Amino acid sequence: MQPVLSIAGLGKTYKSGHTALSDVDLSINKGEIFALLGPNGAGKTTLISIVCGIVTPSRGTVSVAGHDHARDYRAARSMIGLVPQELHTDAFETVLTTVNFSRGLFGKPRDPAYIEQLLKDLTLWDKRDSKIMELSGGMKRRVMIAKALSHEPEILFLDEPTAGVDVELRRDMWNMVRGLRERGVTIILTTHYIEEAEEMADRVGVISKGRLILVEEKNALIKKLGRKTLTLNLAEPLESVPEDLSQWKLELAGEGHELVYEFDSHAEATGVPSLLRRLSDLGIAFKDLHTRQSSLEDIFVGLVHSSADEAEKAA
Ligand SMILES: Nc1ncnc2c1ncn2[C@@H]1O[C@H](COP(=O)(O)OP(=O)(O)OP(=O)(O)O)[C@@H](O)[C@H]1O
Repeated sequence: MQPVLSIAGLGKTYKSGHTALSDVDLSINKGEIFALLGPNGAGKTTLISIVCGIVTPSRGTVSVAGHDHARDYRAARSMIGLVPQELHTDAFETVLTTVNFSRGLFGKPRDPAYIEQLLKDLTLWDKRDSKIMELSGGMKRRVMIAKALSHEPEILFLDEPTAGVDVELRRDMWNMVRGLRERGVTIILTTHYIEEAEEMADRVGVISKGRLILVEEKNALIKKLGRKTLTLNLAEPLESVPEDLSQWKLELAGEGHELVYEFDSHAEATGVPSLLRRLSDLGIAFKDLHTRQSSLEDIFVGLVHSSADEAEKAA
């Protein structure tokens, strides 16, 4: 299948001399939800801004459904909708005028039925004649989404879509994103909320210091890098992990009251049964035990840290 978005060798060095993006290669398939994760300043907005034509790249190419971004900019851009991080729109205009105007900017003929449905889907129809400045922050955000979708784009970029929004709007956004995907729209979102990526994304990309350090199917990533921990609540606290237990990767926590064993849940032998037997032989009793699968968040934090360490070593 031909990717709907292809990015090759993309780089950006700002006039200040700061390199915000280096050697980014990325292919996005039609109809997928792709989550771009990264800490503050990693380069997520720069990447999105280049694809949306707001920032000029210093190096590399972008192609949208076969349209080269540089040579065939209008065609490429008309296939993209962007919901930016910051809310900026004409405060004095009404919702309906603003959204119709956005559609017109892309040279699309008026389509009142489409716009009506769009505003209804975003619970904005009742507010269609309100001025933007009269709306709440959450409603303004919905208007930004309506504007981004007004010209029926094939790819929708959502830059931090749920930063600072309430639970209800976040849930509505997630439903809307799923609905769009069902209609074949490709969604690329950046987020600080790993939970959001975990809930929504088909694939995840991790960006750190301007480099795309990983792109992977979300489920495969959790499976591959996911570790499990077994925590035993000890009947009596230990001062240190006994020598006799050195063959297991163990740590003490909770001031010696918890013995924590980290293991690979996909390994043939997890080491759990033998550890429990050994503890019993040594007379180390426990009151309770529980296991925990590492989340996308643990994986993400680990990845970003190790990439930062490597960058420091290379420097
Ligand atoms: N116009 C600019 N001129 C100079 N440096 C810039 C400019 N815009 C962004 N940067 C720098 O480039 C780096 C990447 O910024 P970017 O906004 O792309 O990161 P981000 O991953 O989107 O961060 P956040 O999650 O905080 O939005 C940062 O160090 C930022 O300070």
